[in-house]
Amino acid sequence: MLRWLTAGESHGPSLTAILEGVPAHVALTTDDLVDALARRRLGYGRGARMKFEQDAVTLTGGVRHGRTQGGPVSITIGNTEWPKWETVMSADPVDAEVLDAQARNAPLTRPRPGHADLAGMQKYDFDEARPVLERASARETAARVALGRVASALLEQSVGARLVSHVVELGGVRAPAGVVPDPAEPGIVERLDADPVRCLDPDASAAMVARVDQAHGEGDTLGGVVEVVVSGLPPGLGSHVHWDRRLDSRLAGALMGIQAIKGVEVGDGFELAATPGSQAHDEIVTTEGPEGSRLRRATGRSGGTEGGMTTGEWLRVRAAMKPIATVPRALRTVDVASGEATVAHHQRSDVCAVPAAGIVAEAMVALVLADAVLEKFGGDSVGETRRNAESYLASLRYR
Ligand SMILES: Cc1cc2nc3c(=O)[nH]c(=O)nc-3n(C[C@H](O)[C@H](O)[C@H](O)COP(=O)(O)O)c2cc1C
Ligand SMILES: C=C(O[C@@H]1CC(C(=O)O)=C[C@@H](OP(=O)(O)O)[C@H]1O)C(=O)O
Repeated sequence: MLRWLTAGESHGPSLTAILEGVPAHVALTTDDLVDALARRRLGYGRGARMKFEQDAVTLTGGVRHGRTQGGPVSITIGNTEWPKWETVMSADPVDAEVLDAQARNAPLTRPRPGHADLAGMQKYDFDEARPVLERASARETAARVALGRVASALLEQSVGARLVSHVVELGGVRAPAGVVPDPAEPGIVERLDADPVRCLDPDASAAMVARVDQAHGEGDTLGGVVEVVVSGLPPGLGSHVHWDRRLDSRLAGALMGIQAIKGVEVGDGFELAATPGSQAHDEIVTTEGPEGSRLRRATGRSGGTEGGMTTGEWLRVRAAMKPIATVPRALRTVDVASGEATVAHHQRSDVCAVPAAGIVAEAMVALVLADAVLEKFGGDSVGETRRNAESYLASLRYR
């Protein structure tokens, strides 16, 4: 079983991430984490902060000489902007006069609609939004992406699974239906990452970029939809026997746990609801190939799960992100200090973070799948996990 936790604030000294339950001998280096974190900073429409702030990654536990050791993997992601925030975000008490002299410490009493500000202030009894937004901020997703990179290494080295994500919709501009990247295609990740909005279709990508420019010009923000595709999974991860063991349920929970994600679809999801059964399901056929005859699916509408279990076909899940809450053309709110009607606080913000959300979604899917792989195959070393998976596949009654 895998367990994971993150800690740290948006403008704190660092984020901390821990992944417990990783078998020994998973090959992993600091560079792998650096590369994964760099991918999360990509994407047309992100704000100034992505340019000047750096993720300073350190592997602080669980890995020695490029291999996991079986203990919890711990990672810190230092924030290079910390010196500017040292006083405002100090863990220890600071004199009131020193704090008052800091413009950054001005109380945020005009909560933003769409962000955690007001509900968080009410729930945790704060008179301003700083203590809420610091943890609600999606800066925390850097920690998840680092953990997801450990999980994707485990997946690839145990069962040979590979993941990729892409943007299928941004600000209402949709990529053509049915254009799905092959996660195992050499260079596919680099090709997608090289696109300004991580979209496979060049025309849709250009229209998405134009949409971001338009929203920027209008002082507005955008959301969109990302899709994660996984190849190489064995059939039978997850289970039909109980609601909380269904893989769909675990994937949906993990994706909905990303800031600003408001909907999840497995496969063709909501579209299947409007499709007759004769055209909605993936028919079972026998195919002949180099490995002999195999039971395969003629289509991939289900997204690679049935009955809460993987079918062995590509897994395909989507997550819908609402528009960024900090709208430059600020929305109406109430100043909680005065009770007066006003507009929400705004300093800077992303116009759109959908491409980055795709990288975070990949990480969350990797963590859920790595957990499901360990649940099914166990193993204290990744070699043991791999042998157990191979033995299961070799002994499948129907293959
Ligand atoms: C990668 C990423 C970047 C984000 N950047 C911003 C941002 O710059 N400004 C903002 O107001 N919200 C941003 N958000 C969204 C907020 O974190 C989100 O609105 C907030 O958590 C409330 O969403 P919820 O209602 O789903 O919890 C971002 C989300 C993600 C996933
Ligand atoms: C720092 C990151 O994203 C931040 C997520 C975020 C939010 O409200 O979620 C708001 C912005 O920060 P700020 O309000 O300080 O400009 C983003 O830059 C990051 O992804 O590393």
